[in-house]
Amino acid sequence: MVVFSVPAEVTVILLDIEGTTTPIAFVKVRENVKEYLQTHWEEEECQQDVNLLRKQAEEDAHVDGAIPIPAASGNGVDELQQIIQAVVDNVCWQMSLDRKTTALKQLQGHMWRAAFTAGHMKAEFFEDVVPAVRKWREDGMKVYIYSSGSVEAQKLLFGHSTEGNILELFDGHFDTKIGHKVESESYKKIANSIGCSTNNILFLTDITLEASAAEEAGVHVAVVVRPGNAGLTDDEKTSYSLITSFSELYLPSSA
Ligand SMILES: CSCCC(=O)C(=O)COP(=O)(O)O
Ligand SMILES: [Mg+2]
Repeated sequence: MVVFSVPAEVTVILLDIEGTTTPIAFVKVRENVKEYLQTHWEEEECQQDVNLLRKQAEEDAHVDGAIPIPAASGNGVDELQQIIQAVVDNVCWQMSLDRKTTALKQLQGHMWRAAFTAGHMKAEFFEDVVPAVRKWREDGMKVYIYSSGSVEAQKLLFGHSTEGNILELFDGHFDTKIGHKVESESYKKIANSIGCSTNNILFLTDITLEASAAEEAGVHVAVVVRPGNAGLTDDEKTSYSLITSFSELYLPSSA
């Protein structure tokens, strides 16, 4: 069943990850935070992640419900466990608000790297995703990723999936180094970096604020509705083209 006819000028499909290719619950990896911190606490990289989270917590001090992360005073095991618990609570609080802070994404990226490389975890995609991407490529489309997750984390995800290493299906990756996903300038920079016009791009995302920023830049958009995603208002439902599966896209070039 076709619900979105892709305009003929589109040559690039730009994909969001969380809520679009991959279930939100998979990205959050909430259950493993404490165990990860306890195992990696002494490592330089983990300490850098905690320091960044502490700095973010200081910036968030005025935000309702924010969880502070105390600094260590060297007061033994009990204090260490209290700090670890504060980090866990802070991370869970950020995840509950689906925040995209560098501090949170950096820790998540490192947790993923540990889990993927140890073979403890494989990335999951909605079942229509990989067949559709293969088909789009056969039809001559270029396919890129634009996610709040770092490019390093994106490559881990697509490199260690239930479908194997599928990195070759993508022509490139963008993260918030190019700009935030809710800012229209980011989409102009992406078009520039790919070497196309913004109207050659179709962006698929679950977040209407991102869709709106992309549209403002002249990018075509469809909002992806998946199980587990945040609900849309009636207004959002009428303002955007909605799809529930990539198979609902019709490419004129595939006719
Ligand atoms: C490798 S991607 C990590 C996903 C992530 O942490 C995230 O917040 C994704 O958000 P988006 O919806 O921008 O893909
Ligand atoms: Mg998303």
